[in-house]
Amino acid sequence: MLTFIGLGLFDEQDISLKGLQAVQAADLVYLEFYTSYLMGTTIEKMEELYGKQIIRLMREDVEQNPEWLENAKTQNVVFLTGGDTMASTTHVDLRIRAKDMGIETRLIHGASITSAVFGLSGLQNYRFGKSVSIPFPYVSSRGNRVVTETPYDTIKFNLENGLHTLVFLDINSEHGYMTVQEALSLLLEVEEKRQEGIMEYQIAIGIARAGSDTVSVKADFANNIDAFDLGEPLQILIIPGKLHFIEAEALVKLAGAPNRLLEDFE
Ligand SMILES: C[S@@+](CC[C@H](N)C(=O)[O-])C[C@H]1O[C@@H](n2cnc3c(N)ncnc32)[C@H](O)[C@@H]1O
Repeated sequence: MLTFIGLGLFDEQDISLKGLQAVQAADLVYLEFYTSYLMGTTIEKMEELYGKQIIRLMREDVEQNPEWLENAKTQNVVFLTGGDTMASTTHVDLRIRAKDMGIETRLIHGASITSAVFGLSGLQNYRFGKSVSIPFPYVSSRGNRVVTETPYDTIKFNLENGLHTLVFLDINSEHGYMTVQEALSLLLEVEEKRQEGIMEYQIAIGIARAGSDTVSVKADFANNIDAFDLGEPLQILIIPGKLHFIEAEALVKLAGAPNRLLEDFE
């Protein structure tokens, strides 16, 4: 049996009771921390609370050579992921591989950033379009710095359709955790190059450390980058599309957006 367990948003205490019981009953406990990360804990603290040794897997152990899956043929194996196990991950691939190997699977869900953002921002879930991730710039084989333009295109498409965009920020071993300020700078860099004006007068919403006692939510104009100094990671960005009055009111009253946002409704 292979059980996928979502750990929730911030620390070792965010796992559900059902998830905790499944970990405690497991023969082998694996974890990946490359799609998301629990900033408020360590693997040692998780091991202490769960009473189990945890084996950390790297991306290649999950996506290329998941040899450890063999163990789930005869043993009770759990696989831990930050947030919800299937939200904005490719772990359905593992589940399909397990199915092909004759291994039974089940899911135990965790709180996800993909739903936490609605409550924290006041934006309504059914008014979001396609989500996107912003990667750190990379250096091409010719030695040029490359800034990916796909996030800009996705935001543009959503804005043209009045929809909000949820923007996941890159996590990688070389650069660490991208901040909202870095993400906005990259989007403004693409804007500068393409001159399409989508970020002009555009509001952005930055959220940091969802699920913690120090959660921070800030709405302001996207080009006012200084306003988005949100402190420690993890962070996520929302580019809102057409706002309903209640959404605008929530941004002003709960996220410190400029009062001007309400003037459109007067
Ligand atoms: C690829 S998504 C994976 C989502 C995860 N499976 C879940 O359900 O929450 C990870 C990205 O979401 C954002 N994120 C995840 N947890 C967060 C948190 N607690 N606070 C703010 N942003 C978070 C960060 O931008 C991070 O790089």
